[in-house]
Amino acid sequence: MALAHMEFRAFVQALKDDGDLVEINEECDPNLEVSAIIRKVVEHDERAPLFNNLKGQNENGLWRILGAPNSLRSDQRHRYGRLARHLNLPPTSSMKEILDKMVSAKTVAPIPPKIVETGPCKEFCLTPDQFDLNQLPSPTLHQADGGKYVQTYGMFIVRSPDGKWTNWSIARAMVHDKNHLVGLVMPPQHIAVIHRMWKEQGRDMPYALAFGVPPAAIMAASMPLPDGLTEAEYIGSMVHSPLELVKCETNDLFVPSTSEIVFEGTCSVTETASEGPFGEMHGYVFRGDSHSMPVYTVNMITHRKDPIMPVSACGRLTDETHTMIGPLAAAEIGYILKSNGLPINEAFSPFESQVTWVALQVDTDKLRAMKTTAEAFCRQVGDLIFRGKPGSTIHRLLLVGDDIDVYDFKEVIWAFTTRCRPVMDEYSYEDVPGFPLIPYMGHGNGPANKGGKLVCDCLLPVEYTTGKNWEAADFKGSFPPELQQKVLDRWQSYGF
Ligand SMILES: Cc1cc2c3c(c1C)C(C)(C)C[C@H]1C[C@@H](C)[C@]4(C(=O)NC(=O)N=C4N2C[C@H](O)[C@H](O)[C@H](O)COP(=O)(O)O)N31
Ligand SMILES: [K+]
Repeated sequence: MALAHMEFRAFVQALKDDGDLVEINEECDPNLEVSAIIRKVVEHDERAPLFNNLKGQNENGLWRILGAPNSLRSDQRHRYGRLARHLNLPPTSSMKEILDKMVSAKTVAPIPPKIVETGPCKEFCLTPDQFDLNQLPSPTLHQADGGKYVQTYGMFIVRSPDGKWTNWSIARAMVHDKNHLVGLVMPPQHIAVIHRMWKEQGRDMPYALAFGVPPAAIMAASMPLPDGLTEAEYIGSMVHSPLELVKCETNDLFVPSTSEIVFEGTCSVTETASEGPFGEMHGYVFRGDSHSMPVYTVNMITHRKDPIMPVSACGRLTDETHTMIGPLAAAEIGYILKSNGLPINEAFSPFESQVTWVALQVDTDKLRAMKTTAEAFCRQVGDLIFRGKPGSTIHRLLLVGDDIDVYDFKEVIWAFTTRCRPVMDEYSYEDVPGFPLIPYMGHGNGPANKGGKLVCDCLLPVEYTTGKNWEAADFKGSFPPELQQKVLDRWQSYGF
């Protein structure tokens, strides 16, 4: 069996070996019952559910469902264990170690994928007369959703017309009819950029949608890597070995050979259909909130025997849209700031901000050496991030000092509420792209796609000039180290 980060089925086995899987063999209904179970799982950081017996499975087992593929574990020592298994890291890895791994390939040569003749994803091939997406166990995830969101954790594969750039990304899609999907194609996302290229040429865009891809691949698919970068090569260098890809049957795109399920087809550049509403990553589903989006034709389904469809039943904390979208954007944002010479140590998107914030830990020694002002520094950070694509889902950047651990929200919110004077220490951006999925944007008072962003300076003025002039009034900050040690050593004998 391959390694968990390189083959989805090995990943599921790894969860089982970790005691992080619940196999449900009694029949479950993909119409809401499956998602209700997944929602209860992710709201309590429970073990991932593998539904082995779904109403509507066909004679070759198409398909089973793995819910909560990349959500949290309740054991604090393994909190990010599922994310770590995506990357061949120890399950005790910290979020910092996980995000460092995701940017580790930035400075090494890309390792191109290896093309293989065939693979497990080719065990079965179904032409449109042999399947009906409405009869297959496509899940309905929230009762107010506009359709069956079969695509929430698969990977769209699209390529620029000149063939130079192949983009892998996650974007949602729902069943439109027996062999059509309709999916969210939203600027500035790369799938929308490439779709536009095909539209300009008046040609429908070939696509593949691979479900149950190598976990390392789905992590990169969810990360706002630079324009023009081919994720397959990036992942190769990140895992130090070429990904194995196999050619589609009906177009010349390539998919990971061990994919559980592959939809192949073309995405129309003219035909649209009603898409949504959908229970989204900020925790809301607005009735009637549907939009015209491109129609995907499914010309073929290929799959492994008894294939597993991964499903992210997203919404309120904590699911894949929180463990991946925010943190992976933060990783890219941190990398951009550092490679522009700004004194940033760490970047993270707190779950408690519904991943609409990124907290940036500033190296304040280096900051003081810059002899800059708060306004100049905040504008430098804001201009770099809010005018670029990786910051598109983020609406607040918090600058905090080196004494604040950005991976610990208690620390971040302490700095924000005590060191950032509302209005005066905040620098607004109204002329930049906004993220319409956030309710105060798409359903708020101002324009849905523009503005509503802030850089919040949570550094006190002294941190720009002479350095910290305070002590934290807490156990670690207000007592001599030897006294702290004495208290810790005697804690039991005191009677605690
Ligand atoms: C991990 C994850 C990431 C998601 C989504 C989901 C999950 C689980 C689901 C499907 C559950 C919910 C929605 C939420 C919604 C935002 C969206 C989407 O429908 N449209 C979109 O444009 N981006 C989405 N992303 C983020 C996207 O993958 C990243 O932004 C990535 O960088 C894109 O790749 P490129 O940078 O190369 O362009 N979906
Ligand atoms: K991507």
